[in-house]
Amino acid sequence: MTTNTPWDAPIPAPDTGAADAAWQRQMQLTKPPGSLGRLETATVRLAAQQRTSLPALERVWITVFAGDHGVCDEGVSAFPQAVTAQMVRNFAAGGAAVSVLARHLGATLEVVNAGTVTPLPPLAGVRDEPVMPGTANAVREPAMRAAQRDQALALGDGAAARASDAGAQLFIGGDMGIGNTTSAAAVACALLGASPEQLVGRGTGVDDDGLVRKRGAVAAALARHGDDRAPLSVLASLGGLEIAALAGAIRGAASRGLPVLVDGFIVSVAALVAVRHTPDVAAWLHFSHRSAEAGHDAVLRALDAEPLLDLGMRLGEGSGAAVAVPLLQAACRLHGEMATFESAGVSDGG
Ligand SMILES: O=C(O)c1ccc[n+]([C@@H]2O[C@H](COP(=O)([O-])O)[C@@H](O)[C@H]2O)c1
Ligand SMILES: Cc1cc2nc[nH]c2cc1C
Repeated sequence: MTTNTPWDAPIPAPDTGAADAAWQRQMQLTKPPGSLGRLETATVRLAAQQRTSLPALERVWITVFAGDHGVCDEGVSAFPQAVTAQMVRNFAAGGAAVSVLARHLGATLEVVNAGTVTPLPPLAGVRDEPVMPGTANAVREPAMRAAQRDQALALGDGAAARASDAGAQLFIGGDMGIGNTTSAAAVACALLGASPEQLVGRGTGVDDDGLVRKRGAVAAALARHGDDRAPLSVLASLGGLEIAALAGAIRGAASRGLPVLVDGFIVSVAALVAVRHTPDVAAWLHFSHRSAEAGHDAVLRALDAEPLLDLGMRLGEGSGAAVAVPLLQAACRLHGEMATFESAGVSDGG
């Protein structure tokens, strides 16, 4: 029996007519063609995605997904697992980095608890929708059952639906999950056929012994998982609840014609899952920054992505994406408000 899940929704193609019109405009603005570099290409892609020759980024939506990871039992993080739920409270109280950045941008920020070990009290701005109290330890058993993975994917799709219904012009997904650089590295190794040495980094800052334990945990989880590279199998076996929700949100945004600004290592791995499953999702993605996490570069290369920024950030929460929003806003303002050669009486090069 086949069921129609949000994960099966078709992905629209961006509007090439709007892209052509935006390129025409770029060529008429008072600057040498191409001189605004990737600000130009990003604007033209946004034009195609927003189906207008004059794209705008006034309404930005951020959803941070939180989840705990059974693989923390292997001693893979510099911080205790309880920090995941504690940080959800911090998001709600407005004290986390992404809380500050969302205020700075005037962006909508919502937090979705996809499953923490510590239960949460009702908190303003937090949707408490735990699929399970953290994943199982992927070294010993699949992190999620298929039904739990599908529930997490649907959580993400729901966030994309709310963003789209609210008229958002850009979707940012963020992650919070102690241990999730181990899970994300395992997913990326399985999808890319890479080794733990290539993709496991220090996350929150594990020492050399911690790095050895982390690589060992990823190697053991990969050995248990076997050769199955199907993205949704890999996601259930090795991923995290917030990683699955992010994959669902990214695909859900693309299916609704809503562009996505991808954050760091964990969100990029979720994007890789979505793109490996549905290649057309790639047309809806922008990449914000290159994280300092060791495996991010390889994941970006696999996605053929050149991020806007390289600031040595490795925080997660969607913070790197939020930091990149003003650049894209500036790109849209330049595109919309610069004079043309004709209107300003400036001679063009032709
Ligand atoms: O997004 C990134 O590139 C990134 C890189 C390193 C760490 N993080 C964040 O740190 C947490 C995971 O680190 P760890 O060491 O517990 O696996 C999790 O909450 C992530 O949001 C995030
Ligand atoms: C304090 C803290 C904040 C975070 N935000 C995202 N990941 C995090 C990990 C830690 C440890």
